[in-house]
Amino acid sequence: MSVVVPECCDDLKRERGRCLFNKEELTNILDGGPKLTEKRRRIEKMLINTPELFDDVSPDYLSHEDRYSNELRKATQLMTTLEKNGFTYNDAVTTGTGLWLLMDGNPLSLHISMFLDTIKGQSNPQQLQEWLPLAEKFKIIGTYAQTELGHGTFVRGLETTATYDSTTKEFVLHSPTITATKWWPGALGKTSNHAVVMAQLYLGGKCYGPHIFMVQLRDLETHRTLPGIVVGEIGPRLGMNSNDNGFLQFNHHRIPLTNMFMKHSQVTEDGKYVKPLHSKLSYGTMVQTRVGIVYHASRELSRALIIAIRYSAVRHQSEMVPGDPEPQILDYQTQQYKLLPHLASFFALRFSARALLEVFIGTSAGLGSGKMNMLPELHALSSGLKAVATNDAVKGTDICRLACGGHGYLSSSNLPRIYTAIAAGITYEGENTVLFLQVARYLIKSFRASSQGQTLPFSVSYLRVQPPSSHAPLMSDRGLVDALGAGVRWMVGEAERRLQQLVDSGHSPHAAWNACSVHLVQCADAHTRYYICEQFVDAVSKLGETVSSGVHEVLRQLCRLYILHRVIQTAGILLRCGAVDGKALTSIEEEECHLLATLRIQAVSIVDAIDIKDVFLKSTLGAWDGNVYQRIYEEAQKSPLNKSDVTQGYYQYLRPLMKANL
Ligand SMILES: CCCCC/C=C\C/C=C\C/C=C\CC/C=C/C(=O)SCCNC(=O)CCNC(=O)[C@H](O)C(C)(C)COP(=O)(O)OP(=O)(O)OC[C@H]1O[C@@H](n2cnc3c(N)ncnc32)[C@H](O)[C@@H]1OP(=O)(O)O
Ligand SMILES: Cc1cc2nc3c(=O)[nH]c(=O)nc-3n(C[C@H](O)[C@H](O)[C@H](O)COP(=O)(O)OP(=O)(O)OC[C@H]3O[C@@H](n4cnc5c(N)ncnc54)[C@H](O)[C@@H]3O)c2cc1C
Repeated sequence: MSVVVPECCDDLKRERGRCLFNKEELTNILDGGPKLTEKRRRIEKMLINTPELFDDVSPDYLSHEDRYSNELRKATQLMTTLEKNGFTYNDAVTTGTGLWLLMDGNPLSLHISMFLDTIKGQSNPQQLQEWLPLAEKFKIIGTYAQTELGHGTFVRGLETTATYDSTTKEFVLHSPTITATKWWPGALGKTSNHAVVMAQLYLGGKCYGPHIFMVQLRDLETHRTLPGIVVGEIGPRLGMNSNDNGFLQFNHHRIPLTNMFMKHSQVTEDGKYVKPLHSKLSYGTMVQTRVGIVYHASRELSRALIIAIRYSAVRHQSEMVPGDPEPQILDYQTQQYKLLPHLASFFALRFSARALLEVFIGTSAGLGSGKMNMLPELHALSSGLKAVATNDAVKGTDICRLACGGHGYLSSSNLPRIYTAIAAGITYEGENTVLFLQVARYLIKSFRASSQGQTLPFSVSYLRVQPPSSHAPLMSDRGLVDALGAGVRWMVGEAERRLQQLVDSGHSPHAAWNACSVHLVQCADAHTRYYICEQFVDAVSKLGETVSSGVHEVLRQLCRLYILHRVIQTAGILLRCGAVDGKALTSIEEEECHLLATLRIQAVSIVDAIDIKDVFLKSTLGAWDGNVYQRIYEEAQKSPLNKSDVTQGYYQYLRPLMKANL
């Protein structure tokens, strides 16, 4: 398949003609620099030149089994294509190409993310030497098997046991109840022959909590399930049905002592336990994946935005002025209000994902030299950002679908598939409410620490009891972000006051926590969004000195829109704490509407700069050329029901009904 850039329709030509900034420069910023753009494009070109990676028939028309096989065919082809051309899977993960864009659940994605990451992050040197080359070369294929039928969120409540038998120097893995059945892991059902398994470690009758074990599930020659193991697929789901999410039970299954991941905690041959430096180090793969999900969510949101914004420039509907030609629906202010704040969110998330990655890299480097002090901050930031990014991507993607009217409901728009895939992100890798409650715990702890005069880590330093007063004018970006910060400080202070009041009136701290948890989740959400605003303002101001004025202006406008929108969403809190007044809010609302009209002019060019090619968008509505109606019509012709004029169903059911004497 070669990349032919088709001539675009007149509407899109006109839109693109209004572009006042250098698109390539904006693309480079989004990629993280020209070198990364170039690398991404090299990978994409290679993928585009591999026709086997593209579906001839939509997965919707395949049986469950064929759909899985087809996805496995593409996934294996993708891996060999990357390998042959000198790229690593990590290149494809970090540039966002191929892995998810091409796929409908990719049965090898857990292998190249959580399985490999666990091997890299949890192995001692011997284990690393043994397992990493095998996994990197796909000699063993694995997944991350943690969640059980009975417990996903509460990792400490997992029931699978790993009991050490010092006589044979083995662990005995067992699923004592039906609820101990591992349930959900991607690629567990039929693809994986290994899994990293989270199980309760038992030594001499004492439980030491969840630990991770490398477990072979299937024979490496026959792929048959090993004795003592039951494994299968869990059946259809809301989305990503080309994957084989699975279940797994152990019946006193034995593995060697050396199969417990021993980088952080160890078990000696005689059954002694060596504690890790921090009790949550074994949760490291989850933290790393949450970091990746922030980027992934922003990418999926951007695909939906490209589709909806291009379509909105091509679609004409109704009369704005009686008798005038039907306008592009993007001219309606309500349509701009649906889409453009989400476009701003995409940029905000992209910059925040990058900032989070830096925290992750810095913290990981610290862990290497035994420094654990950044771990709580990383946990809070990655939890909050994963939750906000997936919540916003899901909401934004659905709004994009709605903004495309009826055609957004077509599978061929690709919006349903993007939506159902990212919708899982709210639940997997830590359910969002639960993650927000982890953030809230950090906020309350920090607030209390500050009252006792302690210095706070950077992401929460604005919560200190006596913050310096903001000198920035309220209506400046900085002034409004400071107002948002004041709002969060007020919310957290209020939550702390309510918690204390409940405890003082006789409630246990845990009961008080639950009684305040709606408010606590709001605190965590507001804190994370304040952090995102800070990252966005920071990134734009840093870029200011290095980019052309056109690009800077677009970024400044998007950042402004993000902040204004956030202030309006938080109006109630900001009024209550006196950070803004009614007059300021009125002018903010007016400015937002004005900004929508300004950004509308270059909206198509902005989404063009995100630079996702048609073959990855896979949408009849969002293609570069805007040839929407022809594409929709052609896709419909591929329906198997259109293979014959009269279907079997007519003879089997309709005709007998019509002939019956009712
Ligand atoms: C960068 C590259 C990445 C590559 C990937 C790229 C993209 C990804 C795209 C798509 C994803 C693809 C596939 C995803 C497939 C999905 C997989 C899964 O879903 S795997 C299963 C995930 N499961 C979870 O996330 C479970 C969530 N639950 C938990 O994490 C814990 O149970 C919970 C809720 C944190 C509670 O833990 P618990 O042990 O009970 O602790 P406490 O609540 O008692 O808290 C005690 C203290 O520990 C702190 N804590 C907790 N977790 C951590 C942590 N991870 N790190 C540091 N600290 C932690 C907690 O804050 C408490 O501290 P204090 O006592 O308050 O000081
Ligand atoms: C598509 C998909 C792929 C997945 N892939 C994997 C995988 O590869 N490996 C793997 O191990 N797992 C995987 N999972 C499982 C996933 O990690 C869990 O579903 C997730 O952690 C949520 O746990 P749960 O299902 O037990 O939900 P629950 O915890 O039962 O959540 C149900 C409700 O209870 C609420 N709740 C729970 N605890 C609390 C609390 N403490 N406070 C307040 N409210 C609470 C939640 O907010 C939610 O509203 C996958 C899941 C999906 C959907």
